[in-house]
Amino acid sequence: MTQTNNNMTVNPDLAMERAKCNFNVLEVTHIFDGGERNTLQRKKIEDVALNSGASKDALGEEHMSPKEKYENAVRKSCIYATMMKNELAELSGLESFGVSSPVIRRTADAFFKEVSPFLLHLGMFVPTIMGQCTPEQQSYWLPRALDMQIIGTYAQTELGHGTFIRGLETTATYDPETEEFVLHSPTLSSYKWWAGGLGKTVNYCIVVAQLYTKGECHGTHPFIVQIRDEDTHVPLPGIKVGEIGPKMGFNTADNGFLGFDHYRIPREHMLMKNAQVLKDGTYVKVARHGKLTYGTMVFVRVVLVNEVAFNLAKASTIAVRYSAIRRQSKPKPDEVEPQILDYVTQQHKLFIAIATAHALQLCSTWLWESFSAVLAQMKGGNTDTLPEFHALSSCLKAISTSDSAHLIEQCRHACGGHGYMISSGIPNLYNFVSATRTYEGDYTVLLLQTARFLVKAYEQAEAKKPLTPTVSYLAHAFSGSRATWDNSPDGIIRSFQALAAGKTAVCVTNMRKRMRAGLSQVDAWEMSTIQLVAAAEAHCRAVIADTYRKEIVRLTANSSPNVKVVMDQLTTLYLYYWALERTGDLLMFTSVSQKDLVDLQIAYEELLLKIRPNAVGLVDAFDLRDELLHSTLGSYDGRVYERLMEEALKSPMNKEPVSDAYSKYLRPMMKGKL
Ligand SMILES: CCCCC/C=C/C(=O)SCCNC(=O)CCNC(=O)[C@H](O)C(C)(C)COP(=O)(O)OP(=O)(O)OC[C@H]1O[C@@H](n2cnc3c(N)ncnc32)[C@H](O)[C@@H]1OP(=O)(O)O
Ligand SMILES: Cc1cc2nc3c(=O)[nH]c(=O)nc-3n(C[C@H](O)[C@H](O)[C@H](O)COP(=O)(O)OP(=O)(O)OC[C@H]3O[C@@H](n4cnc5c(N)ncnc54)[C@H](O)[C@@H]3O)c2cc1C
Repeated sequence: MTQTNNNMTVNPDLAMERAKCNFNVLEVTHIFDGGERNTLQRKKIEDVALNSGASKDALGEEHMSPKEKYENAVRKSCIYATMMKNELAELSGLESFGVSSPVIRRTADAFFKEVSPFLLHLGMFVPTIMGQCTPEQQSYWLPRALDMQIIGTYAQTELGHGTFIRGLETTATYDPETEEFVLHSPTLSSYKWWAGGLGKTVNYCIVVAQLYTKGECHGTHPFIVQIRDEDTHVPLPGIKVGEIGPKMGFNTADNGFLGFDHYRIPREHMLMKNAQVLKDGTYVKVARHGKLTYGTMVFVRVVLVNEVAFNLAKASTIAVRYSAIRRQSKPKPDEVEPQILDYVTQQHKLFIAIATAHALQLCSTWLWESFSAVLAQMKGGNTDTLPEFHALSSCLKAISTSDSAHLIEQCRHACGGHGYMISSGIPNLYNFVSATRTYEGDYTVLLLQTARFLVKAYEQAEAKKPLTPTVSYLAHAFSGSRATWDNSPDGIIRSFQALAAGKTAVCVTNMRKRMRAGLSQVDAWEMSTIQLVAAAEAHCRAVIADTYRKEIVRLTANSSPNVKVVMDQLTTLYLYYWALERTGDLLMFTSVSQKDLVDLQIAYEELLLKIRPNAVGLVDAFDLRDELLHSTLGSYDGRVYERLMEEALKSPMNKEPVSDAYSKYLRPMMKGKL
């Protein structure tokens, strides 16, 4: 481990845990990183970025005012961006740092307890230029954006509409006289709202607006728009821009609002890869698929699966290490108080978090590879695989963000009162990840997109037509008998598929019934949406379980025996956990009996005990440096109580022995003089 420092005093309970771990921790780190080469490269990047101490703050961010917090985040963003240009891009093997690698993205977390105001620049502005511009447009904008000569964001959502993109109200009306688009915000609800960095940081943004030319509306299209002077940073005439105020998290991201008053931009500032407006105002559609302008969102959904896996790994590292040093209660009067990690209920809370971090990490790599294949096909003009990929990325984004937020909160519960401290690191992780469930497509809305695809696939299976890979299991949905329960990993995965198929079948049957009873197709769909969301969730869980299992079997083929065992235990735990969470569904759609479920519960509890001795080793294998964890409870050395006290003493409230509030309010009240 990088962090093993000969001079470091490690809490004796943590030292004991590490001594009893029976597998090679580094081998598991390699599996999580996607290979030894990636681990070595990651460590090099982390060493360069973090060893100088530039990521540290003299005063904790949590003690700063909102303005100080923002300015400090900009200061560090500039340091990090300069590091990326000068050193990190080359180390990461990227041609330029703009093609942001997950490692670089993750290393940045050491600099920010919340997020960087530049998050949207590299996260969406640059990817939109890469995905939505013609080659000529790219050659103009990309070098300036990558060199940070301009800083941008992605302004799509408005006060009145986020989910329903077609309902956006901002207009971009083409004027052939001047060869310009006129951007306008006709209503209050048309004001752009939410874009990260928009409030104070950026001088450019991608604006998504309804395109009008020759008196006709052609729907939403992206434009690149300068909003602030490149020298003075003052908002340009016709632009009304500001910051939207305090939020649950993201408080260093200066999310902003933006309105236009007949603001003119050159025609060439429409991003013209998928559609064009000629000089005379003629509209030309280039793309073969109508939804290619949504490409940046699909990209970010893919990235988010990886992002939340990483944050869940952080939370489980904090909670497991803390649970190893924390001793509480005395179930056996003659023995010392046990480590709270010895309580089976604690293991139930935490080991699923470790397993889920692995499951999502491996699924994210698989999803990224599928995405690359879809992009390669689309380059050749073939968009056939896009609908399946949209369905897949939508449900994986929804379930991964939702499960991670839930499990991070569970990690906080597992840390008792101390988990509630900002210094534990968990509240910031939760605030960040809970936003991912909403942004880039709300949970329910995205699952309903997957459900659309599932219903169509079900109808194809019914008509004995070929099915795409992720829904091929639907072919077995018409056997007429319930799926046979079998508690082997493959058997459980087959049951999860049977459950998704069964739920989809129920939706289709109910919708048909409702339509026969006179409801329109739209109303019959609406009445079935609770079940459609459940069907899409079940489908996604089957995909995750199947991918996780297959990937672990593949990746551990040459691992040492104990690594194979512990990785197998984690995947099995994941399968048992979700089977036990869905007993009602299994009883409905498979042959499982009450006895099978009682046996499964016992097998699950025994598995927790088998994993217990390796729990600290498993979180050490995530190899998260203390700088990334920002946690009093989760540091490698386990000096939890010392760190809690050190942090408490840093509180500005402890600067003077008597608060001013005493003479102003307390004393007058207590002396009856208020
Ligand atoms: C770096 C990280 C920081 C990020 C910070 C946060 C940034 C943001 O949040 S940016 C804003 C993100 N906003 C969203 O994600 C909005 C979510 N809404 C949507 O994506 C869409 O509006 C929709 C998918 C919910 C609906 O789109 P709509 O145009 O109304 O389409 P229909 O429902 O009518 O569907 C027609 C047809 O098209 C398919 N489809 C929809 N989206 C895509 C897509 N991206 N790719 C491929 N296909 C797509 C849809 O499934 C329908 O197919 P059929 O069923 O075959 O008709
Ligand atoms: C921290 C943060 C950062 C963000 N950053 C950006 C950014 O940089 N750029 C940007 O453009 N946007 C950004 N957003 C906006 C974000 O993309 C939207 O908030 C998100 O897409 C959800 O849309 P909404 O707010 O309109 O929610 P709504 O659609 O109003 O959702 C409210 C409720 O209605 C339900 N609902 C809505 N439509 C349907 C439907 N058809 N069927 C069933 N239920 C439905 C939802 O499930 C939800 O329960 C950000 C948001 C957050 C929280």
